[in-house]
Amino acid sequence: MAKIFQVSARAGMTRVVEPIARALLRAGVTPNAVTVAGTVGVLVGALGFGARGHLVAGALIVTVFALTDLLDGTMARMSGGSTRFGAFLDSSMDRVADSAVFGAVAYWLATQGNHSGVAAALVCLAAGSLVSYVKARAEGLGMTCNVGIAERTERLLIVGVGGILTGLNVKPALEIALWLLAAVSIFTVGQRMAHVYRQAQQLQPDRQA
Ligand SMILES: CCCCCCCC/C=C\CCCCCCCC(=O)OC[C@H](COP(=O)(O)O[C@@H]1[C@H](O)[C@H](OP(=O)(O)O)[C@@H](O)[C@H](O)[C@H]1O)OC(=O)CCCCCCC/C=C\CCCCCCCC
Ligand SMILES: Nc1ccn([C@@H]2O[C@H](COP(=O)(O)O)[C@@H](O)[C@H]2O)c(=O)n1
Ligand SMILES: [Mg+2]
Ligand SMILES: [Mg+2]
Repeated sequence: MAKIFQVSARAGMTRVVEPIARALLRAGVTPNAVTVAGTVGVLVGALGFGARGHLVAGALIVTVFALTDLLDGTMARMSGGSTRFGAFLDSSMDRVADSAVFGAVAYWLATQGNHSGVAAALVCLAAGSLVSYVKARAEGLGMTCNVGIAERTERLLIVGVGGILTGLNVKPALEIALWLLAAVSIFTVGQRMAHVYRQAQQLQPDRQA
């Protein structure tokens, strides 16, 4: 279900992204520059706006710059192929951006004295990082791990909707969204662990787990 959403959302975005990618390449902009600039934009949105309580502005700025994550890969493919460093940079910058988003949310909730919300944001930060780490480690060991109900896009959407609703005065929305996200992120870690376990068993069936 999550995969179907991602694939169809991505297909829809492609028509918008490709002309922008072509124009940027013509202007001499590199995919790696877009990767870094997108991350800086997310940092500004999250830390400069979200952490100070400008939740709607923060979420909108983060959304615009998070979407540039679709642009860098498209540019790389258009300009003759992806690079190993580009793939490494893209994934590493995703972690920086996600940390800023959940760090900003935790900081703002702390300023509001919402300790339950802070705890939820920290669980989301840790579990979200673990979701990505498990995949990176599996891929490093030659396996695949493209599974799970709460991949990055879903995680950002959930915190974004919560942030915007709270910014629009639906006060408990962000805290509820964060606890929901904490649960689905932990579940996703389990899904990925199980997926890797099954692959490892198939690759080395005679070895002890
Ligand atoms: C107080 C401040 C609050 C701030 C809240 C933040 C708000 C953010 C709100 C919404 C943001 C939604 C935008 C989401 C854009 C995400 C783009 C994205 O991630 O694209 C990349 C994704 C996957 O590409 P990769 O395979 O290159 O990425 C991998 C991924 O990161 C893996 O992560 P993992 O799942 O493992 O954790 C890493 O492991 C791997 O390293 C990495 O390479 O691309 C896609 O396939 C999905 C494309 C979907 C496009 C999303 C379209 C969304 C549509 C509309 C967004 C606008 C919504 C507006 C409403 C906002 C409501 C809040
Ligand atoms: N600076 C970059 C960024 C990305 N890539 C390649 O694109 C893949 C990700 O594609 P997205 O559309 O999701 O951004 C990534 O794995 C790399 O192969 C790149 O080469 N340089
Ligand atoms: Mg990208
Ligand atoms: Mg990225």
